Amino acid sequence: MYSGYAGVAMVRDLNLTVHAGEIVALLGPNGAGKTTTLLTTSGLNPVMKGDIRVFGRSVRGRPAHRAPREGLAHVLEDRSLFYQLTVAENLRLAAARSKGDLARALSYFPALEPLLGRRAGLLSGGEQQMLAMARALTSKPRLLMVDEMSLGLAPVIVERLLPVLRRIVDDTGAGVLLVEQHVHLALEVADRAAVLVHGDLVASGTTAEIAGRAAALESTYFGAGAGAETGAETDADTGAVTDTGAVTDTGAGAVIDAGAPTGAGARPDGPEADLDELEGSR
Ligand SMILES: Nc1ncnc2c1ncn2[C@@H]1O[C@H](COP(=O)(O)OP(=O)(O)OP(=O)(O)O)[C@@H](O)[C@H]1O
Repeated sequence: MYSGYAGVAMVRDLNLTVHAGEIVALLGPNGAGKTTTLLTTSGLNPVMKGDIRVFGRSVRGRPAHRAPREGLAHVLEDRSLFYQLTVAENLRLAAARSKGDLARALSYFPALEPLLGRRAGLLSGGEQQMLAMARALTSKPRLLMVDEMSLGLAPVIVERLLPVLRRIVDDTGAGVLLVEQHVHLALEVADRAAVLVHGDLVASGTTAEIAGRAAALESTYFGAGAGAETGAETDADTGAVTDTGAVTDTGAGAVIDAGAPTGAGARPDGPEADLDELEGSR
C-alpha cells in the first residue's frame, strides 16, 4: 500500500503481514512512515494506492470508529487518554463502548489496580502507557497495534512493559504490530521485524536475522539517505496469510514481500543478499 499526506506518499509499496499469535516490530528512523502505516491501518489516514486488509476486509471506506468492532485496537503514540477522568473511568468507558472485559484487561497490569481512583493526568508516563494498553485490551483485539510504547519512558520501564505484550499474544493469540524506537528491546520481544527508511521497506525478516544486522541497520538509521539508496529489501517468508491477523496488503499471500523494487539500487534476491547490501551501505 501507499499512504501519505496531501497527495504525497510517505509510505511506498509497503507489503507487510502480521499473523495471529506473532509480534512484528516495525522499526525505522524518525519520519520513516511507521506511524503513518498504523494510522492508515486503523483508517485514521486514507490509503493512497493499494489496499490494507484487516482480517480479510479492506480498510478502504471503513470509518476508523468501526475498527475495534472488527478486532483491531490501536494504542496511539500520544496514548489519547481522558486525562481528567480516573483510571477506572477511562477503562469503564472503553469497556462500555466495546462491551469488553475490563477485569481481564486489568489482569495484565496489576499495578493499575491501586490507582483506579486516580485521574489519568496524574499518572506517571509508564502508568499512562499501561492504562492505554489496558484500555485497548478491553475490546479483546485480535490485532493490537502499539505506537511507540516507550515514548518518554525510561528503558527499565519499557523492559517491564514489552514482555506483557508477549503474554497477551501467548494468551489470546492476537497479532501485534509494534512500532518501537528501542530496537534491541523490540527485537527481544518480537518474532519478526520490518525496517522502514524514508517510506521504503529496506529490510524484513525474523528477529534473529534482523538482530544479526542490528548494527548495520542502526547505522542506516543515522545515515538514512544511504540506507534508502541501497534499496535493500527482503522476501523473508512466504507462508500463507491466516484469516486472523492480516494487516497489509497488495501481495498474493506472502508474509512479508516487499514487492517490486522502489529504490535506486539493484536488488539481489533473498534476505541474506538484502541485508548484506544494507551492511555494505555503511
Ligand atoms: N499530518 C501530516 N501532514 C503532513 N505530513 C505528515 C503528517 N504526519 C506525518 N507527516 C510526515 O510523514 C512522514 C512520516 O511520518 P511518520 O509520523 O509516519 O513517521 P514515523 O516513522 O512514525 O516517525 P517517528 O519515529 O518520528 O514518530 C514524515 O516525513 C512526517 O513529517
